[in-house]
Amino acid sequence: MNADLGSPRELTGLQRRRALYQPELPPCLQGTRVRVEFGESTTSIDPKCADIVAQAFPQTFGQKLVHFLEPNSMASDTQVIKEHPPIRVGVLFSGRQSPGGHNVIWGIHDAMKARNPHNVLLGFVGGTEGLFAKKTMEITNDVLSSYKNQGGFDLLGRTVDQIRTKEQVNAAMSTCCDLSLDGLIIIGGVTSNSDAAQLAETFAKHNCKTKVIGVPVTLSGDLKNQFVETTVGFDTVCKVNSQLISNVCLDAVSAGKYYYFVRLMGGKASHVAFECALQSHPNMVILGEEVALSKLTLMEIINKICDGVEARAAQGKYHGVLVIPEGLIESIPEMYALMQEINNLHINNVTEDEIPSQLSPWAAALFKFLPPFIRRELVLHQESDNSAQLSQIDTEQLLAHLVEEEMKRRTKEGNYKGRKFSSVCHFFGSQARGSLPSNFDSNYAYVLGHICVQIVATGLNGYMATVTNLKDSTNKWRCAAVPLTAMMSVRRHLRGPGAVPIGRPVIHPSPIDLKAESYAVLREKASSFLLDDFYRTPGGIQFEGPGANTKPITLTIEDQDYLGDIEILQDYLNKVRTILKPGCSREILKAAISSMASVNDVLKVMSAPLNAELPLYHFN
Ligand SMILES: O=P(O)(O)OC[C@H]1O[C@](O)(CO)[C@@H](O)[C@@H]1O
Repeated sequence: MNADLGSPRELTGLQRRRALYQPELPPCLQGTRVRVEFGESTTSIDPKCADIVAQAFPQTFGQKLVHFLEPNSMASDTQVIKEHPPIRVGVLFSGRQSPGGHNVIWGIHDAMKARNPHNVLLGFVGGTEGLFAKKTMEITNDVLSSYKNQGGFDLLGRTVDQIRTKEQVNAAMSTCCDLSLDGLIIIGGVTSNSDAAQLAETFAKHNCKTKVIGVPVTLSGDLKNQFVETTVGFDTVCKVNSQLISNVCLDAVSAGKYYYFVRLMGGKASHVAFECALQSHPNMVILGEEVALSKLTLMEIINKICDGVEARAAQGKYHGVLVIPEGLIESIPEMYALMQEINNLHINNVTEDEIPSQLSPWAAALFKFLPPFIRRELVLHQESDNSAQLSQIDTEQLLAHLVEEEMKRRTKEGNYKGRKFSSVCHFFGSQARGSLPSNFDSNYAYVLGHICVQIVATGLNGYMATVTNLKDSTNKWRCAAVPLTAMMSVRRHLRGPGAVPIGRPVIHPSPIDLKAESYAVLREKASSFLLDDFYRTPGGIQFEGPGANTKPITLTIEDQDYLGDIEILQDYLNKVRTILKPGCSREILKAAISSMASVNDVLKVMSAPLNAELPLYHFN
């Protein structure tokens, strides 16, 4: 465990200024009293799994939805919280580092102290291991001062994201009993919140008084469903990565000699890659969900990329930017099957060294075909949810390597006559995870922290703190508590009526909706992205000024601003291309010069935050 955890940090000027930023609260959380409204009883997110979830969670299944409202709201079946006896709460980071995590703890702290200054908030040092070993530090305003609105999880740190085995659950329960905790708040993604649900069930069964609460915090943005609009950290991570991608795009077009292959985080779902593509317009983006749906093989993907390289070469372009999610490799059918075999061997305790010799003949043949660096990475030990360590598999390098081979083959066979293909690879992973959180993530996390305290105070067990209506300003946000079991389901074996549910109920990551309008926009623009170098520069995160309060674009994609933005840029490119054709007439040149007056405006659009007010354009 890192000895520096929780130490005061020396802050830079920007960090100090950020530490002064006071997140906004919706009206229902601004006072010390909150009205609690109980809604409908819940079932499973997948009604066909309701019985299985109910069986697995007899104590916590079917609980009601709960909304937190201003005390003066008129609502039926309500209970006003009037008294605030002192409470003790424990909190831990269980999921991966995600910008905004510290603000959840800050929100919990402020809400607890506002209710009763004698309330005690304990942080578990070192995540789950700190929980099992009862290693705590008291969270005070002093401790928090250099962590407010700051990136990282280093106030408390984290270890393995798992509270699942009998020993782990028992250790967690004895810690909560020994510390006499009223609430245990677990900050994390799908895996951590699934474990939180199990813990809540076990605590209820053993009459442990501690209420277990989950908070949706994961940069991957895949904990998304009818109750959860987005997760803390996703907005920041997409903004930081989009800036990095757009920098790389401008570098590529400036030198005109490299293809950049960029891999982004996001294992089971490609939300980060999708969002960043919408924000930065790279030449190509390949999402795991579309590959899985169309069952594209590795070589089909390589051929598609090579066709793109050829089409660009035909226009004299020898540079480009390709974006992929880290989960792409697992979406390719034959790679998935190979990785499943490797996973099963791990589960049967076969060592990394022995795995290659234990593969079935077809898997061994595929394994042998892959370059040695990928072979080494594929057999690495598994994640806590028994999946492959996707962040360690250099899929972008695999693609770049195979594209280079294919381009050489096409050249040799005389099908490609352009210049030699050259690539540069990047994995943008932890660079974004440790970023200063955007205002959106700072506010969202802080509000969720406040909601957690309302949940504990209401005595709810096995709930997740949620906020909806995030598209709107903070004063219109709706605060709620949703039973974790309502988000759980069981994966099915086969499609159609014969489908057999398998495995235990968990909260599953939700994939990109390939029927959504945002995806249609991306695909509609694909050929323009590929050929027109239609790059977009969102710039760094804005903390103050007009761009500071932009929301995650996936939440506002229906908003015409973004679609209009794309149209304006395309229109601009077309005009410039038409006007400035070599050998054009004097009149056309004059028209071009006058239309250049608007170029600055266009450049402003290209670097404007997505929801900033855009000027109108007129081309002569
Ligand atoms: O830094 P680590 O431990 O390799 O974690 C990486 C994983 O965490 C995530 O960032 C979030 O779950 C994944 O996208 C990634 O595979």
